[in-house]
Amino acid sequence: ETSSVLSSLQIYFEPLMDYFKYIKFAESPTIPTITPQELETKTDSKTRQLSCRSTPTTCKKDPYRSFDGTCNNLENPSWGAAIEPFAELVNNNYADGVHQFPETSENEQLPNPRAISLLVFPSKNITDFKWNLNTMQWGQIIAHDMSLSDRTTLLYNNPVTCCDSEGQLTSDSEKNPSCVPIIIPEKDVVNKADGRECMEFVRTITTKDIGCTSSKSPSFPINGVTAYLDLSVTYGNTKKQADSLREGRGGRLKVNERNGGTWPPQAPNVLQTCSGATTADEPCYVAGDERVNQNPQLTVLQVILLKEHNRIADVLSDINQHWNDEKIYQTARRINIAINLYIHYNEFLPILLGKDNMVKNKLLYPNAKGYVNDYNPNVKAAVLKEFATAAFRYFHTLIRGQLRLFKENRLPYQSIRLSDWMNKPSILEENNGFDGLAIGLSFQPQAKSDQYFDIETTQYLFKGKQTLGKDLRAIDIQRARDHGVANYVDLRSYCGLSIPKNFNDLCDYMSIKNVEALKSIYKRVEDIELTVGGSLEEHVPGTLVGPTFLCILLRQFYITRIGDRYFYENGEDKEIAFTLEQLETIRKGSSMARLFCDNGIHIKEMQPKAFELVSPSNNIVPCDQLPFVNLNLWKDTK
Ligand code: HEM
Ligand SMILES: [Ca+2]
Repeated sequence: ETSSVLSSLQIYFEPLMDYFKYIKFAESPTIPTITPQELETKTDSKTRQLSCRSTPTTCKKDPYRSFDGTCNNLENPSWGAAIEPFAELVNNNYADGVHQFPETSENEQLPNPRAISLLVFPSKNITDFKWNLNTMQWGQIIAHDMSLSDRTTLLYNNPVTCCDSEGQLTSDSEKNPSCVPIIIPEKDVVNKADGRECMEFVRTITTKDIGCTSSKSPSFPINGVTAYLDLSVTYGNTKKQADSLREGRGGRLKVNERNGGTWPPQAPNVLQTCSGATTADEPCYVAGDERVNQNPQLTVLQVILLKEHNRIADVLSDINQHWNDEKIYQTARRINIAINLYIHYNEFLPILLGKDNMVKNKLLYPNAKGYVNDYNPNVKAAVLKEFATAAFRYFHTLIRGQLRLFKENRLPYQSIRLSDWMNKPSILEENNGFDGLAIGLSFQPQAKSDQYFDIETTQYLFKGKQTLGKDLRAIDIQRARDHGVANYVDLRSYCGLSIPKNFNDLCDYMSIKNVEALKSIYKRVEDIELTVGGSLEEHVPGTLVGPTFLCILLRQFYITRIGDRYFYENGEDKEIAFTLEQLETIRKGSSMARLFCDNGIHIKEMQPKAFELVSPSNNIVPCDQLPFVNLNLWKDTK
């Protein structure tokens, strides 16, 4: 009760607070507009030598995306592909290029990440007054589509010892014992702040850590998934994986009909795959991304994307009875990716980045009628370290620790703790959980974007049956160190923002309280880490981030777009392009709301703007009043 009174009070106070912030940023900061040249990559020697898979040196033109992302860029086949190094805006300046334990500019050990987390990222339950939890959740889908630097993904750079006979990356030490990784645990991180022992950090595996590289080779963190927004979370990151997810008939992906719903294939080894599972036969899924089971609301969206593919495939096979499995599958995949890209760039990203900033920087052409031919083959669509370890992880702030499940009439019927349901998707199949969680995504506010992180993520993450778990914020800080990410001041400099010479100079972007806190953590302003400094900035009006993260995010989503030859609005290559009519129906008919409507079990109503809370200007309507993509435009009359 108290919390609902408080959140209604908030509705009145928040706009007022935002107004004051606006005044604060009235004359600063201006983020220089992106220039394509700034992000063009002409040479790429690192990538070529690192690739483990047999990357073709010349590409044949394929109307469909490859699964591992190779040959999207015809000149540089490995650009944006899975199992390639992260890119960076600013080099970390490690003199030897093999620096392992990031230190301060004077070679002192950096402060304990857990202590930093406790001091500047405490928990405070303030909810957003406009955006719902689905905004947070869709963000995680995008994160997983673009980036995976999981320490359990063993990445090798030696083509002799690191690829099996089929050219697949081997992460199986039994198959290839010479590739056992050498994991160096971080030194003792006993939390000095409150005396409790906290998680043991394990460094991200880089090419330097694995037995099969020479000790002189520099350390590159490697991205396990395709950098393109190509629904690799649904289709997988290798051809082999993609094939294993297909039914082999009617262009469909494999599903399991069970407990009144449609689910992804069951994982073969439940107790191993789903660490939260208590029995070997409970639901636990396989999808294109290994993190599919990580939290129940993520799994809901994964199921929706899977069902969307099959929904499209079924219509296509109905209208084109002469098409074979492959043709239906690839066409459905292409449409599904286009619908998603439309939602990412038109519905979702404007919330985070501000529509004006996107338009000004050419990430978005809201009124485009025909094709947008902005593909630039000199831009490498890789994932930036600054994005994957710092800027995009800031949105861990949006996570809420308590989730409610709702009935179709929007009455709550169950409430769960996030940490009780990590890697345990069985809740989807019980008690109408799938619909209950899906409606919950659209009906509950997300946490406000701020420096406060829910205690479920900073104290209880992956706790399982234990009383305490891990601290995601501390992991975020540590992971950026593993990746050798440049410091906060250097990124401000790259971004053309003011360059603080001392702590007091930080006051132009941060509250005095936060500047004081930073002073107590770091000796010099140059020691401030990007993850920490960036998360404490006041937000740029109309966005959910501060100026430094905004600069990084805009650049990332710019290269992800213009470095993607298969981007759905591109019409240069007729073999790849949609027809103008098809493009138009994608633009008119794609929406998050429709994804819920078309792929829920009993969902019959939804608000049109499904990243926004229900309000008088965004009322719940029957699904059949929402625009849809007209799949009849894919009828093949030839
Ligand atoms: C319930 C929600 C979420 C949970 C429990 C969660 C948890 C995690 C965990 C455990 C990691 C791996 C940390 C590591 O070992 O380095 C991670 C990585 C990451 N998360 Fe989240 N996350 C959530 C939502 C989000 C959201 C909403 C976003 C962005 C909008 C996001 C962006 C990222 C990114 C970019 C990474 C790095 C991926 C990589 O390169 O490995 N996450 N998250
Ligand atoms: Ca991808």
